[in-house]
Formats: sequence, C-alpha cells, structure tokens
Amino acid sequence: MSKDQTDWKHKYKEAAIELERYESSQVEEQMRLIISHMTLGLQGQSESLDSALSHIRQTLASASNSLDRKSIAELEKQVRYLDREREKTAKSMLVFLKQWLLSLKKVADEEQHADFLLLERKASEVVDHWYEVPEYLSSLLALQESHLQEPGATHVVSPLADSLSADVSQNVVVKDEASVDSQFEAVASELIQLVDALSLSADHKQRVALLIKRIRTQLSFGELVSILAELIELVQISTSSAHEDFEQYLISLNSQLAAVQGFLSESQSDQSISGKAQKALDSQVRQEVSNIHTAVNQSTSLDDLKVTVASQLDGIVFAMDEFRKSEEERESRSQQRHDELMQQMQSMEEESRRVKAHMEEERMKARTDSLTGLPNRAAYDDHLKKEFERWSRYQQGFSIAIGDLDHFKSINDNYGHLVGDKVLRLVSRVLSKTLRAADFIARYGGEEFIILLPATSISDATGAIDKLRASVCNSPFNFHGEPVQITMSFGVAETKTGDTLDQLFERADAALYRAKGGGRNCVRQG
Ligand SMILES: Nc1nc2c(ncn2[C@@H]2O[C@H](COP(=O)(O)OP(=O)(O)OP(=O)(O)O)[C@@H](O)[C@H]2O)c(=O)[nH]1
Repeated sequence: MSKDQTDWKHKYKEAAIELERYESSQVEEQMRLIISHMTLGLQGQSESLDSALSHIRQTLASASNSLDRKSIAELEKQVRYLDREREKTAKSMLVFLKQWLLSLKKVADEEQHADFLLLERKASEVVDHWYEVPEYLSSLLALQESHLQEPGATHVVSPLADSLSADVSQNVVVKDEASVDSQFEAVASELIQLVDALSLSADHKQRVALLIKRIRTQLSFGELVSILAELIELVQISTSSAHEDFEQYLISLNSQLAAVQGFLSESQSDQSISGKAQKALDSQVRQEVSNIHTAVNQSTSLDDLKVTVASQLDGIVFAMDEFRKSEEERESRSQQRHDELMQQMQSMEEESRRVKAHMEEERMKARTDSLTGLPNRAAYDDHLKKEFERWSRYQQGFSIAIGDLDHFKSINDNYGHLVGDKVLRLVSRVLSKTLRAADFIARYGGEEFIILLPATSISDATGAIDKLRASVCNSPFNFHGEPVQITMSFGVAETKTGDTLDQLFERADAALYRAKGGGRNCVRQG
C-alpha cells in the first residue's frame, strides 16, 4: 500500500471516531436536559425531595460531574416515602367518599340511584388518579345539591285556607329554620372541638385558625363538604407521625363525620317532607272549602246544607289532625337523630381524650429513664433551655451540678451489672429525696446525674450539693451481707453574663474532673 493511501485511511478513521464522539456528547447533553426538566416537574412535593432534586440538577449542570449513587438513592428514598404517604391518603379518602355516598344514597330519590352507582364505581379509580378528584367532587356536589333543593313556596287562594295554612306554615317554617340553625350551631361547636383535639405542629396553625373561622362563619349545607375535606386533611397530617392507635381514631373520625353529614342531609330531607305535608294539607283544606261553597250554592234545604257543611268541616279537622300527627312524628324522629348524633359526638370526644392521654403517656415515657424513673437527658435539655431563657429575660441566675459515681466500674466488675443497676436506682432515690422540690434532677447517662438549681448562687448550690454527696456516702448498701461503700463526686457551676449553655456545662464538667482528681467523694466549683 502506498504512503498516500495509508494517510487517507488513517484520516478517515480519525474523522469517524470524532463524529461518534460528537454524536454521543449530543445525546448525553439531551439526556441531561430531559432529566433536568423532569426533576422540575417533581418539584414542590416535600422539602427533602426538593433539596435532593436541586442537588441532582446542580450535578447535571456541571458537565464534568456524573450523578453519584448516594444522590440517586436519596431521591429514590424520598419518592418512595411520598408514594407511601399518597397511598395512605388515598385509602382514607376512599373510605370518606364511600361513607359520603352512602349517607347521600340513603336519602336520595329513586331516579338518582343510577348516578350514585356510577359515582360509587368511580370512587376507587379516582383516588388513583388525583387529577380527576376535583371533577369527581364537583359531580358529587352537583348530585347532592340537586337532592337538597328547597321546596317551593306554597301558593294560597281561598281566604279560609289562606288563614289556616298561613298559620300552620309560618309556625312550621320558623320552627324548622330555628331548629336547623341550632343544629348547625351544635355541629359547628362539635367540629371546632374536633379541630382543637388535633395535635398539629405550629406550621399548620394558620390553616387550623382559618378552618375554625370557616366553621364559625360559613357552616352551611353547601360548604359542609369542603369544610369536612379540609378537616380530614388536617387529621391526616396530624396522624402521619403519631402512633398506630391514631389510625383507628382517624377511621372512627371519618365515620363520625359521615354521621354528621348523614344527619344534616336527613334534616334537610325532613324539611322537604314537611313542605310536602303542608302542601297536601293546603290542597285538602281548599278542596273541603270549595265543597262547602258548592254545597251552599246547590243546597235546597237547610237541613241538607247543615249535614253537608258539618261533614266538610269534619274533613278539615281530620286533615289538620293528620298534619299535626305527622309533624309530631317528624319532630320526634329529628330529636332522636339529634340525640344519637350528640351521643356519637360524645363518644368521639371521649375517644379523642383517650388518645390524647395515651400520647401524653408516650411522651412522658420518652422523657423518662426506664432504669431509675428519673427524667432523662432529653427532659433535662428542655428544662435547661427554659431556665436559660428565663435567665436571659429576667436575669435570675441559676446553678447546675454534674454528679458522677466514684469507681462505679469496679462495682460492676466485682458484683455484676445487676448490682450496678441496683446501686443506680438506690442513688437516684437518695438524690431525689434529698433535693428541694424546686430543683430538677435527671440521669444524664451511664453513672452520671445532672442537677439544676433555679435561683441559686454557686455558694448555696455547693452547700446543697454537698448535702447530697453526704447522703449518698452515708446510705448503707450491702451485698451478701457485706457493706459496699458508694460515693459520688460533683462539679458545680453558676450562670455568668454572656454564658452559652455549652460554656455553663463545660465549667461544671471541668469542676467534676477536678473533684475526681482531688480524691473523689467531694464537690468542686467551676
Ligand atoms: N450497671 C450499670 N452500669 C453502668 C450503666 N451505665 C454505665 N455503667 C457503667 O459505669 C461504669 C463507668 O466507669 P468509668 O467511666 O470508668 O468511671 P468510674 O469507674 O465510675 O470511675 P470514676 O468516674 O473515675 O470514679 C462503666 O463500667 C459502665 O459500664 C448502667 O446503666 N448500669
């Protein structure tokens, strides 16, 4: 092969490799762009997901870096967490939608049943496709509104019927409005109590306040659904980090809310039944009155007329009796439902109190040291923070003391860990008994205790702590009949202007170190 030919072949090869490199860099660039845009679509679901996505976008933007496994794993974790949350919300929403449909169906007309069936079937699909939820809710609302239409006003012609029916209808309508208003008031107050019972973080304070305002000022049949939906969402938020027990509470809350909805729908339906009964009474009375007119016009004898009129009047009295009876029955049904609702609300309140107490118990457990029963380090940290804030605001200083059992390792080594635990319990009892009620003691960890003495100068604190030291030293402790000497060393420090929590602690800790170095079983100031 000639030299020229070899050169051409070589140049061709190089150009092909260059082209391939260029094409693959173009594809890579496009992939970067696509991924970057897709991450923007995921934005806004949660704070941690946002920060994972932003990290990925930054990595993609710097062409030199490629995505590391850690970022991808973090992203996967966040997405999986969101999926789980979404599934949980979807389940609760399905339960709620079904209960809502059920309570509407109970009071629906025959011809609306087909629509209900359709919505019932669609409910499970809709919770898997969130974008369909708003449309679904508006169909549900439209169906509910068409069912809850107010009956039209009664048109009265005859003067006798006019006066009769005006009396009756005015009484009934005024009474119905008053009773529905008072039912709404009762429901509003129960709903507000439910909202109050939710344990929500400060982040949701504004949402809670807004919901309470809506319940107070806007509670009506039309608004009820969106108010309940908001309430359920808040309940879900409040339960997401709580105990399993709370899930039970949520389900029961859903059913209680469905009962509230059912109750209100039934009250509305009762109103419409009452409207129909009024119309029936009105037309019956008018019919009887018109019969009297005809009888007066056509009658030839006074006796016949008397008999006919008496019989028509009997008819009117009968119709009114029937109407009164049906009204009484309606009222007693309504009262019964009202009582049932109140009972349900009461049991809901009890349940809510029980869950609250349970959570408080759990909270206490999380702040108590299980071996000694003393507050633990987390409880101490909270207490110290409060005392420190008080000091910063009112300049009322305080002291802290760190106490440590001397040669505790040798107690464990010589007598065993169980005896060591017993010693820790005994010392805890002695320390708490000897301290003043205003002082606060916690097990800081291992064989270390920490004591907070509010409004106490370092010299007073040193005196008080020395008494503690003496009572531990003088407490008799025996193992298999042999006395075992227990002693403790302490370091005390008082707040100084400009102190931070850490500086205060470090001074007490350094003093404890000196107490250990100075022969133990003594108190030193920091
Ligand atoms: N039984 C028991 N021992 C514990 C517990 N927590 C920590 N310890 C033990 O406490 C001992 C602490 O030992 P060191 O830190 O060497 O201190 P010390 O032996 O008390 O010596 P000085 O503090 O210098 O007087 C270790 O043996 C730990 O295992 C506990 O809950 N129960």
